[in-house]
Parts: sequence; structure tokens; C-alpha cells
Amino acid sequence: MGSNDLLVSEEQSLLKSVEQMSKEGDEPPSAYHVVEGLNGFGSNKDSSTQTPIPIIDVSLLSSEDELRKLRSALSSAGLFQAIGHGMSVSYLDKMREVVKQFFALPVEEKNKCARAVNDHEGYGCDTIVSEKQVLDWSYRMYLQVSPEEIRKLSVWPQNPPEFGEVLVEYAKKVKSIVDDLLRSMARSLDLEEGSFLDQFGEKSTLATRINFYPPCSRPDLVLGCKPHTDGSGITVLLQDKEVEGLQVQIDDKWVNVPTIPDALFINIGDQMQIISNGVFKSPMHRVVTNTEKLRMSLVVFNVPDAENEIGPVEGLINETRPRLYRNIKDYLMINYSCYQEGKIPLETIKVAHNSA
Ligand SMILES: O=C(O)CCC(=O)C(=O)O
Ligand SMILES: [Fe+2]
Repeated sequence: MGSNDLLVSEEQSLLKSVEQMSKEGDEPPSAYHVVEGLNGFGSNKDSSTQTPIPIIDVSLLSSEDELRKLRSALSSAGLFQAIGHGMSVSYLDKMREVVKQFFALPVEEKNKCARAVNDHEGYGCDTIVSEKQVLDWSYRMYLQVSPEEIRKLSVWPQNPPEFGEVLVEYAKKVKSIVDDLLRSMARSLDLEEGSFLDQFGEKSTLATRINFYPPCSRPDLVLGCKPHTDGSGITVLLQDKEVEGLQVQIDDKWVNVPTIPDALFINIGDQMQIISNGVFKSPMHRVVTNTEKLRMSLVVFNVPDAENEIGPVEGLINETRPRLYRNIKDYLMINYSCYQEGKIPLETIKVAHNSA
């Protein structure tokens, strides 16, 4: 804990924490002001609530109708709200509650789980990699949950005492939903059931990110989370029960994602876009801030085993749809270095085709 404290104070001397600024009603410093067209990642277009977000009952995916809906949702917007997933509202409420208990602890207590300056895992704000970076108005907890041997237990909360156990159990349930979904996704494209799941592998990882977005005095200038696509295979998001904030880009417009208390919001990540040869889309999304209410979200990323080579499945490569991406390993590493260099990671692994 001693050395973590040192690292925390090093970063905080550069920056007053978002939590502190929010509490004191500070005007966000310019490092938090969004720049149009950041990293080539879209701009601040008007939000629109006109476009409905597809809702899919995942317990019905053995029916052709629901399967068609799934294929259509994932190959257009790349996302949907999942109901019928088997987790009750009271269970989801319990998850939200446990997570909130940790975040409600005093800063000194949370900082016992602080991430090291050059590490992603643990509690804290954005990792600062460049002076030009625009910072997110959030604080969060990032933990690798599975496989068990990759857990960095030194940054796992001891308080509330059940935190770890509850998070692991939740991640397991999410994985079983994702596995079923990956099978259905393959079937929806007339592929062998295991076509996608096999690329994730037995040792696919589950990482969780718990985001807290405190009230912000300038929602017009500051985002809770900058526009990005996920580097995962599949992302499963449990939203705040009341406070909205997530927006997804559909047909070049930002669309609000409503909160549905018993739904999980599921989106395609870049790696699934690669594996599906671009058939399924990894959507751009962001989180807006508000002046009144704190918002939380609990995200589970399911990521193919970094040792597995992943690439477009053969059945989705043909004359009209040539191979879009080359095979790669450890996409998260590529994603991270592109982020530092301001490049779009998917662009860097595209296969060039001569149109001659
Ligand atoms: O908080 C949210 O709703 C989205 C968070 C997110 O996109 C992420 O953590 O990757
Ligand atoms: Fe995301």
C-alpha cells in the first residue's frame, strides 16, 4: 500500500482528481475540454433520440425471427439491449449496490486499490500518455477477472468484503451469456456454431471496468468518456438504473441509450468486427456528462486469448466480400499503441485490395 500511495500522490500533484473537482463544483480545466474530430473519432454531432435501440430477447435465439433480428442489429448498429438473459432485476440491483458501496468509500480507502501510474489495473482516472490527450470526466476501477491466474489481487477492494466474490460470480454469468450469444451469432450467418467462440479460445479473458461519472458543471465542453470503439471481442454493459449518459453513433448521429432496469447493453468490439470480416460492426460510443447526477456503469469485456491468432473466418470471405483484415495476435496491444499515436487501430490491420 505504501508504494501505491506514493504513485497516487505523484499523479495527483499533476492533477486535482475528478472526484474532488466535482465535489467542489470546479470549472473543468482545459485538459478536459473535448476537441472536435479527436483522433479522427467523430465529432460532437447533435444527439437524437429518434433512432430506437434494438431490444433482443436472448432466450428466444433458437427462433429464426429473433436470430434474424440479432443479425440485423449487429450488422447495422453493432449493438442491442439484451433481455431474457436470466439475471433478475434484483440480482442486477445487488451488483449496482456493491459497486456503489466501494465508490462511496473515502478517497483514502479507495486509493488502497489505486493503479500504478503506468498500469491500467486498479482504481483511478485516465492514464496520461500525451500532453494533447483530452481527459475523461470519470474515475473508475479496472480489474482483470478471468482466467483466475491473471488477477492482480493487490488492487482488488477488500471493502465491501463481498466485492471480489460478487464480481467474479457476475463475470461468470456474463461469460455464459456471451458464449451462447457467440454461438447464435455464428448460426445467424449460417456458420458452424463454434466458428466465433473457437477464436476466443478456452482462455479468453474477462476484464471489468466500473465507471463513475460524477456531476460536471460543463456538460457542453466535457465528456465522461471520449468517443471510442471497444478493443474487446464482445462488451456487456450494466447501466445505471436511472441516470442515462451513454450515446452510440448510428448513421452518423449520436443516439441516447435508454436505461432499461433489467437489460444488459451488448456491443460488438473491434476483435469481433475482425473475426466476422466486417459483417458485425464495432460501434463508436461515448458518455456525456450532466450537472446533477452521478452515473455508474459496470462493463465486462470478453477478449479473445491474446495468444490466439484471430482473423476473419473463412466462411465470411468470398468474392463480393474479400478479406478485410489480416490475422493478428494480441489486438489489445495494437489498440493501445495506436491510441498513443492517435491512429485508428482497425485501419492499421486492413488488407489492401487492388480494384484492378
Ligand atoms: O459508461 C458507459 O456507459 C460506457 C463505458 C464504456 O464505453 C467503456 O468503459 O468502454
Ligand atoms: Fe466502451
